[in-house]
Amino acid sequence: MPYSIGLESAANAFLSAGFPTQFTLAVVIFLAIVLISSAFQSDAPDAPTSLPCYSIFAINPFFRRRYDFLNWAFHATGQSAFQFQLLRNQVIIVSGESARQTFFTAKGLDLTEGFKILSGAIPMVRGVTSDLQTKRISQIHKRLALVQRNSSLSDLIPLILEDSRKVMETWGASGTFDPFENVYELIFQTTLRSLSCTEISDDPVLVARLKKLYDTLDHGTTPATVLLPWLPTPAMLKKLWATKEIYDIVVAAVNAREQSGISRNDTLQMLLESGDDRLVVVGFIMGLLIAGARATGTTASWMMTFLGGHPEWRAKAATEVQALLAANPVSTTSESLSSRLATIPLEVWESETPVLDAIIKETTRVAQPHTAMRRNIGPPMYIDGKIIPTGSYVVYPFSDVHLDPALYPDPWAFNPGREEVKNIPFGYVGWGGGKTLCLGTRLAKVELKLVGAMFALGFHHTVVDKSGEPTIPTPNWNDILLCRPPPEKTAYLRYERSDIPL
Ligand code: HEM
Repeated sequence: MPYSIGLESAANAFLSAGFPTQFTLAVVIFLAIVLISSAFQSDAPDAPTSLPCYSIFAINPFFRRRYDFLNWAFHATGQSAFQFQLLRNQVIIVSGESARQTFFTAKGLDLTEGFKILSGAIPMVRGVTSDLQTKRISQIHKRLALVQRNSSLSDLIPLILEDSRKVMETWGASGTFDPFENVYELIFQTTLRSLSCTEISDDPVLVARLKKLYDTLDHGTTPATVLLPWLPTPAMLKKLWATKEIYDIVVAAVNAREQSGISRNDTLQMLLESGDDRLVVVGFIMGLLIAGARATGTTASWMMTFLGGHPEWRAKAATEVQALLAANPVSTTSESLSSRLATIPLEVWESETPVLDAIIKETTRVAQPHTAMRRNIGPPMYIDGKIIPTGSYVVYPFSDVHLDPALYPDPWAFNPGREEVKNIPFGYVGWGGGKTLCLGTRLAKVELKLVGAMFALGFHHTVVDKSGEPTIPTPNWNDILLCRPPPEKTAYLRYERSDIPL
């Protein structure tokens, strides 16, 4: 029996090989099985069209050059929906108005399950960041609503402004910086202030450490860490270690607060007084920082960049904030900018800043490279006549609507004065839509307005390229985190302090 002899010697050779060889061979065999099984799949009549290539070749571009990949795939299939396999997972990408409507409103499509497999910024810590029962997730969401009650959000205004003052003081009288570093760092500080506790946010060394750890999580996301989280790649081990360190920092802060017996006016205190179990408290801080800091940081970085490249909008924003200060009798010009801005009430920031609102809306339209992800946890359903089986993943790229020239003429141009898209279902989804709306919208908008007001009045600034020439960069939707242009096209903010004391 030549076959059994061959198999036996192959098995012996495999067993006597070292771990690296066994490991590599196991991965190669696994990928070969996936490749072969995907090659033998044929589409049912109501199934979305498959890509005209092996799905395995779609994995890397889906994670690394998503915008180009999706455009190529829609073009190559000639369809408004297509499917491919991410290893064992069926992924269906949809586009167009009616697909968008179904996507955002369908009962069975679940965001948490979708993100778990397709996003993967944070390694799963059982019970803290994974396997959170629906009850715990909804408790975290309820607490996030408490952080954004009028009284809590009002209390945060002077703290966010004071943090901004401190960080902006470190920038000096003039200079040039990379907004995706410096503005993001500022937002990380203010978001940490809003979502955690004084023990962490008052300690610059700890804040810098946490930012580095979160950067490790974000940048360590590779196709392998998302799809094969059990594979001990160096990137996965780094992410696991970073998660453990973040966990330890948060737990230490919670313990310190409990042991001190001192009550403080911050989010941690609110969480502890709500009687939540430890997993909810730690999960709230760890998880929401990922959801909040990166999205707000990206928007703030681009907002400052666009304002630097569009002096007319910068001037309009500054005039709007100056008018609010002038109308506010409590503020006097001898005080610092941060303390004067702190006297403007929350409701004024929220309802009397149409220029800042338009700037934020336009920034989230053109520079938020989001692809919404869901898993069908309900019965099979249809989108535009194409079947979405139970358990499959559905993706809707925001570029489909936000960069559609039919809705937004000259879509890459930053123009907060553009006509509002009306009477088109979900014609703007910058803060989500239908069943899934951003639960941190109030906090994010207030943060963006406060930081924007400080920068517009406390500084003059323009945007320059690497050689110091004026430029207006184009958002790069292939960078799914920051929308940051490639190094040769990147831009810097050149700034100078105004004569208003921060
Ligand atoms: C400029 C900043 C932000 C933008 C543009 C933004 C945008 C969004 C969008 C578009 C969604 C829906 C995603 C989808 O449909 O796939 C979403 C969901 C969410 N956002 Fe934000 N977000 C921002 C800041 C924040 C902040 C600061 C927090 C928390 C403090 C937060 C918490 C959440 C949560 C928890 C969800 C999920 C809601 C759910 O499960 O139903 N976001 N956000």
